[in-house]
Amino acid sequence: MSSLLVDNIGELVTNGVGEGPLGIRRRAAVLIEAGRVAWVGPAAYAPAADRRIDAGGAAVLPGFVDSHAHLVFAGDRAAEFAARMAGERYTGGGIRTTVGATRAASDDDLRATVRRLRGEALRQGTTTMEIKSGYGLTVADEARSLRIAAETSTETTFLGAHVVPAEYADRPDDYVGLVCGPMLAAAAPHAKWIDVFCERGAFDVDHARAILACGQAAGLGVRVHANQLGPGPGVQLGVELGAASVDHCTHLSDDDVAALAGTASDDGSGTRTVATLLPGAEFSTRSPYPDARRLLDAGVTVALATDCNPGTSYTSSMPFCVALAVREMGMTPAEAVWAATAGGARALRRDDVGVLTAGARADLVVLDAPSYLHLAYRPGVPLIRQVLLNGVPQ
Ligand SMILES: N=CN[C@@H](CCC(=O)O)C(=O)O
Ligand SMILES: [Zn+2]
Repeated sequence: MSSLLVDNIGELVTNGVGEGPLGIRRRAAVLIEAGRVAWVGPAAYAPAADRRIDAGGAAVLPGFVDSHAHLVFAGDRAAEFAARMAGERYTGGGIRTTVGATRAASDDDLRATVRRLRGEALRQGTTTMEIKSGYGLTVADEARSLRIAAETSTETTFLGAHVVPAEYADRPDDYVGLVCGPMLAAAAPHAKWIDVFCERGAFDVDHARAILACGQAAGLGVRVHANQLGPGPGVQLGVELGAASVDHCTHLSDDDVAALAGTASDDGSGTRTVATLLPGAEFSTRSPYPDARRLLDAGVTVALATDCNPGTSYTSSMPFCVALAVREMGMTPAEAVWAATAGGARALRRDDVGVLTAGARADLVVLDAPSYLHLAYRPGVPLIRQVLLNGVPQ
């Protein structure tokens, strides 16, 4: 079996045992065998290997885990963005524009967009990326969105309940019946998760509960778009259903925070329901950012993700989200980097990614910088020198 040594690492973020919350090890090396981390330790004691990458004293960290992205769509909404920057408010209404373009697109067009965005993200250090449907909103279009997503990721999410499409606008109960019936049946073979946009103008709490419960009964894990545009019941619904993650969390009451904190595991490893924060959406809708500090201080596990989509957050950059979280959301650089790696893994209930410890997938990033701190300290600078996916240099 061929082995690869990543050697001469100045600062290794393991998210395991080591210095501080990031489990940092200095002057370290990582041995990779069969796509997995086989050994982590001091460079001076590194075992021999067939091949070697010299990190040249740079920082190495686990690849980013982007646990929230909408990549299957056609067209863009640059004009809507421009209108917002001129003072208009985001309401979610633009989703229907993308639904129209997506339905009209060929499979190959959708596939090309997914691959382009996944490639962009990979070059920025993202080694695991969740992909949602949600711009098809017919049985056939949701199924093909997920089929195409599954060509690129195992973390696929059925979001047939993104909005009620125009043709069902005056009979939302019928649309919920479609989502829970034939659409779920066609989507479930290609999906691991189910998600609902639980918000005024999208799905109310009763519809959201019904849809998530059907998905759960079909074997899908639960995630919720919750409390993005205003206060609401989404976060508490997610907790009630044992969601892996409630996403956005921009408008939280004390009860919402307490409900999330109440999902803490007995082993002290964090909360069962993760709060996934999506600062790209607040950036692009010029909205107040979520208060990460409040969640962290209450003991809630926090993840950061891009929410890459053509409406509210057309970025695939996890380093950008890390920088926003530090500058705008009260997170320390260490908290933000943890949330973008190990936090994302928790939000996907994965323990093989987001960490660099023996047995983990060898998904890692070599920075063009001596420390992870530079991700927030040098915003907008391309700091990803090299990415290894499953132990393979990209
Ligand atoms: N909020 C719902 N869904 C997306 C936005 C989708 C769109 O506007 O196209 C989000 O997570 O921000
Ligand atoms: Zn989203």
